[in-house]
Amino acid sequence: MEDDGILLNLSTTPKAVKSIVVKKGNNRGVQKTHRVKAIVPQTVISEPTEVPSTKEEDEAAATAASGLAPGTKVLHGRAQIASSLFSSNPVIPTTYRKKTTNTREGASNAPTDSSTFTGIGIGSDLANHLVEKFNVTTPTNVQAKAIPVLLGPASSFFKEDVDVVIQAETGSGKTLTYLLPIVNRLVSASTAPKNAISQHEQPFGDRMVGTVAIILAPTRELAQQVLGVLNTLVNLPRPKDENIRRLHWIVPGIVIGGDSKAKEKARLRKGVNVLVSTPGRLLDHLENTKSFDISNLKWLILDEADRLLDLGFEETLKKIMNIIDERTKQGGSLKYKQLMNSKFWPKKRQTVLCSATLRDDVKELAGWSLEKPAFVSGTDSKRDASKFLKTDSFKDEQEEEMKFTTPNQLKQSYTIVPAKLRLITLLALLRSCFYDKRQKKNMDSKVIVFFSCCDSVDFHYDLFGNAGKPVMDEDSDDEDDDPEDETKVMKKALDKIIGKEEATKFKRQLNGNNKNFKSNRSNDVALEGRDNSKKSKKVIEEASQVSTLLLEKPVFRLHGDLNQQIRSQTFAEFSKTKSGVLFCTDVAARGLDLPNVDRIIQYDVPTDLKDYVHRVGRTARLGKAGEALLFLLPSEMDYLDILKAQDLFPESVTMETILKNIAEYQDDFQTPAQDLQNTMENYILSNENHIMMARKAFWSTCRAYATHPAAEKHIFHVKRLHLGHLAKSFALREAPSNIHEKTKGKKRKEAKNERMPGMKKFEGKEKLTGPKKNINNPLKRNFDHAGEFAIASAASMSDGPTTKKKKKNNVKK
Ligand SMILES: Nc1ncnc2c1ncn2[C@@H]1O[C@H](COP(=O)(O)OP(=O)(O)OP(=O)(O)O)[C@@H](O)[C@H]1O
Repeated sequence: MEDDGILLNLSTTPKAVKSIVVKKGNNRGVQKTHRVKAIVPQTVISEPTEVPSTKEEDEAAATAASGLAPGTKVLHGRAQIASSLFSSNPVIPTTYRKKTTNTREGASNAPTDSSTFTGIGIGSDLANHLVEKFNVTTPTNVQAKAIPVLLGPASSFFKEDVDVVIQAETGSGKTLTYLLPIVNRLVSASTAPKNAISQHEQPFGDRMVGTVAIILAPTRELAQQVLGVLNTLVNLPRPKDENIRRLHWIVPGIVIGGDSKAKEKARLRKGVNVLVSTPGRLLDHLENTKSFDISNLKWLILDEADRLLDLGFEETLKKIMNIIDERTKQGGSLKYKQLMNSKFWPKKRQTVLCSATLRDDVKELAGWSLEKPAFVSGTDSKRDASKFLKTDSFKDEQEEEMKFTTPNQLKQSYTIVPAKLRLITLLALLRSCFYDKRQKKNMDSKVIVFFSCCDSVDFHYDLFGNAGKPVMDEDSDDEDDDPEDETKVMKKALDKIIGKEEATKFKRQLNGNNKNFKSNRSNDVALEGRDNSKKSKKVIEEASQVSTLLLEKPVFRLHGDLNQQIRSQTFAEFSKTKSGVLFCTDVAARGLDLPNVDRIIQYDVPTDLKDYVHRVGRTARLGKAGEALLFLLPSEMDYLDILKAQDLFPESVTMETILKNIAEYQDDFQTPAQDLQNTMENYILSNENHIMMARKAFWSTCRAYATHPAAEKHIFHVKRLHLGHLAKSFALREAPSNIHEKTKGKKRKEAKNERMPGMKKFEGKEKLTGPKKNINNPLKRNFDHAGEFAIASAASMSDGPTTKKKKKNNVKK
């Protein structure tokens, strides 16, 4: 009996274990299909009861015509070969790197117990407000060091306000580090004794002063997060002291794109005093919004500076700095000059650069954007700010080699997994996060999985959100038979929004109940690719789907190619959820404060080492425990040396240990692993859109792989990937060589479109994005500007190592 194209039910009952046939050598042949069927006999298969459709007959005829073995499924013109998970895999090196443990002890980013906020210069009202609103009582190391410097000469040993570089571990409270001094100074300026008589003692409270502080953040999510903290901070209750008067005038605001420019302009015209922004939109307003008044600007904060650079904002930053310098040179009007003459206001603009990592490009940025900066490190006491009183002190610091630091209490590990087994190992790992095998009970956990590209995020979100769910009977397509009113309404809405024909296509894939309808609805829109029309985008409302594969836990996704509404919603909902998985690209790695994340999984190795630190930094925040696991292919083991050079020493976890989590009978994980893999493959094969999505994810992942820097090419080279095995990790049964066969003899462009269905619509998109480097390197040219944004929009792709020529090269090597 044919197993492809039939949905397998997930079996949860223990089964009799059959020994697994593992054939050595290349057994990727057609006959393999039968062997695989033999090793998963206990899978519950729903027998087809109907007479085969015309389509099935056509496919059978195509199989016969192609000369393939009888029983081989031909789907969409391609032979679908189910290969075994546990055969033909490369040997996993058993000699793991000698374990070298981190010698630092205790939580390194936890609040200190030796100082208080009032002790470092924060006003008592604001300090109390911190306790009430944020449950924050004592400063962290970096806060204790940096806040006095930023509070100005009155609180620090500096004679004047200085520019500052702040470097501290992820999750050490950098946002409050720069926001608290600004808010404290503004609040102090607006507070005065009620009986104050003289002019210079009067509290400041004029919104029309314009923008006095700008905070630049690399991503919209981060900007929104900063705004959230800022809004809470400025919302101080009335002063406890009845003899004190405080004026409420500080208006925080945000310009990040995604909202109408007209609305943003209107807000700026009314006066936004502390502005949070992303660079592109800020520059736009600086250049085009006449009413945007920055003549009294006193603070400029560059948050997540390394990320700003990675996203290609260097030129934008230069333009912003030039405009700011130009407009603030003269200072504001005489009226404000006088009003702002108190000790609370910096005498000149203060620029602050924050970064968890401080590499050469960040130092360069500090070199041209900051003036004689002080340097504050949250991790190394020897680099104290006092050292930077000297003018060339920052230059001295540049000579020092900086290593990455991660929180002490973060448990870091890695696992070596052959390409074929990646998907099932990920599934097993995620299941283990939600099910305690020993205690035999479900548990809550919050997990983030990092991928290298948007397409891969979409694919996994769809797969984990929908595979394993029962499929709706074709007959139930009839709306009148549907007992649930809500479902009917949704279906009708779908008809209206995307047209009857498309909607019918979608509905065929819908499950028979409301819950599944909802999850599939958002998913099916995702299947249409991210280039959806505005109309169909309206359909995306769900920020999560319930995953049957993951024990009914919600799965979320976040990447830079989703529309802003869904990004914000996902961020908010994943922040709130107690349990679930977030699939994301590095858009979620930097700066985002997603509370109580227990585990980070780096499914794809980051192409930039800095991202390793930022990704793992989403857990183990503020002294809490956290775990991070890195997936490596057997050919990628040398990456451990790169980590080691940065004093990062993850410990080994074997793949078997992870896979045992899905063993239903003693330690036999191979049978359930094969069952689950089949379930996922059958889900993909059940629909052309699913296959397209898997292929796109596969190719985008290959392209992202090609963007590892030259220094890592000996480890990460596309030529070293076994594409057939990698395809298996996208639940695909087609070998890439098939793709090549199909395209042989066709014109290059035609062939490319065929290999990359759905890619055509992205063509030309790169013209719209940022500056290009490496234009002669087709693999790299789309990745130079904007991280995952570029990966998603990559229009051109090399033939990949599936062409004969490249295959030859492969063999030679
Ligand atoms: N002193 C403190 N005590 C307790 N919690 C704090 C303290 N300071 C900040 N926090 C909380 O810690 C969390 C992390 O803060 P924040 O996002 O600013 O860290 P970060 O250093 O910017 O991290 P990353 O580098 O990952 O962006 C926030 O929820 C914040 O409210």
